[in-house]
Amino acid sequence: MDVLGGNHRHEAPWKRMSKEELDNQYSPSRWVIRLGAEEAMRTYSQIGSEVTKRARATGRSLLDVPYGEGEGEKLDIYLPEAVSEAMPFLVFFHGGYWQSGSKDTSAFMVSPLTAQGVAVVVVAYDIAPKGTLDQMVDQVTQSIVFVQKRYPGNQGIYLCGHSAGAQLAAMMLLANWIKHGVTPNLKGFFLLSGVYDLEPIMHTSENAPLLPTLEDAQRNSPLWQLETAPTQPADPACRILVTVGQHDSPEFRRQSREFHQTLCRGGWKASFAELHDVDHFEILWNLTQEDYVLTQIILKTIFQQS
Ligand SMILES: N[C@@H](CC(=O)c1ccccc1NC=O)C(=O)O
Repeated sequence: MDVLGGNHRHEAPWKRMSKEELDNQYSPSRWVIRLGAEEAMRTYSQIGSEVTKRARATGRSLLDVPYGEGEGEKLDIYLPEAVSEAMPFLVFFHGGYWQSGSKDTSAFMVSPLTAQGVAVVVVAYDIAPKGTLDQMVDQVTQSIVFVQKRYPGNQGIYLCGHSAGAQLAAMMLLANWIKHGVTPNLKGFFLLSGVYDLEPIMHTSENAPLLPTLEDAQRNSPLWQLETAPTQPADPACRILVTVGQHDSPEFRRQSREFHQTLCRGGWKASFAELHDVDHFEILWNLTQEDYVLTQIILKTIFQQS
């Protein structure tokens, strides 16, 4: 089959990797260059809780707002100083390999975005073992429906996800909104260091229980889904930015590049950026800074369109 047919999946480089090598490629903390793996994970939760504490203490926020019936179906809304009906919204989905992380340590981009008039929503979802991947995708869908219904005059809803959260955000390219009675005003996706094909993860030790069958992996792989059953954007102007760190593992970088190519082939307005000299975690930490290149790209994308 030709390159457009997507048959390149059969030659995917991960299929030739040993289990050890796959474990390595899919453990982002092992690729951090400025810290040891354990220190990187400690720093990750430390920075996350500090920025979240600060965001809650300094700005206006609505915390633990239920978006569904479930105990874990809560979100935090961080509002800009000038609240209006017509604010743009950025909805963030944290990472942690669907097994860790929390909205309570994930308010990374709140300060620079709310300062510019963007409302930021940080969503909690039921991580494993409580939640399955299908349930997480469903919860993320519900959270977006909730934001649209609560703020029907919004100037656009932008989804942002990191790592596992980027997979969840990307799954929204395939959502069936009709079923939910409302089509959210989705104007853009910011996907950071994501995993879009979950099949290789099935073969890694820490993640195998998440994906019991190949069907589970494929159903939850936006890359696989878009290659087998392409969808069209409801709004043709909807932008998708696929970004990955220069120091992310080769597999993570390959996944982002391939997902970007698949999006382009499917007619989506997608762009790709490998961000200079950042690892899997710094890409997110840097979003606390207003002058960081990715923060600026996000703000520019949001304000070019509203
Ligand atoms: N055990 C993983 C942890 C991990 O992947 C991770 C941790 C925090 C936030 C995002 C992560 N990766 C993807 O969701 C590692 O070794 O890096």
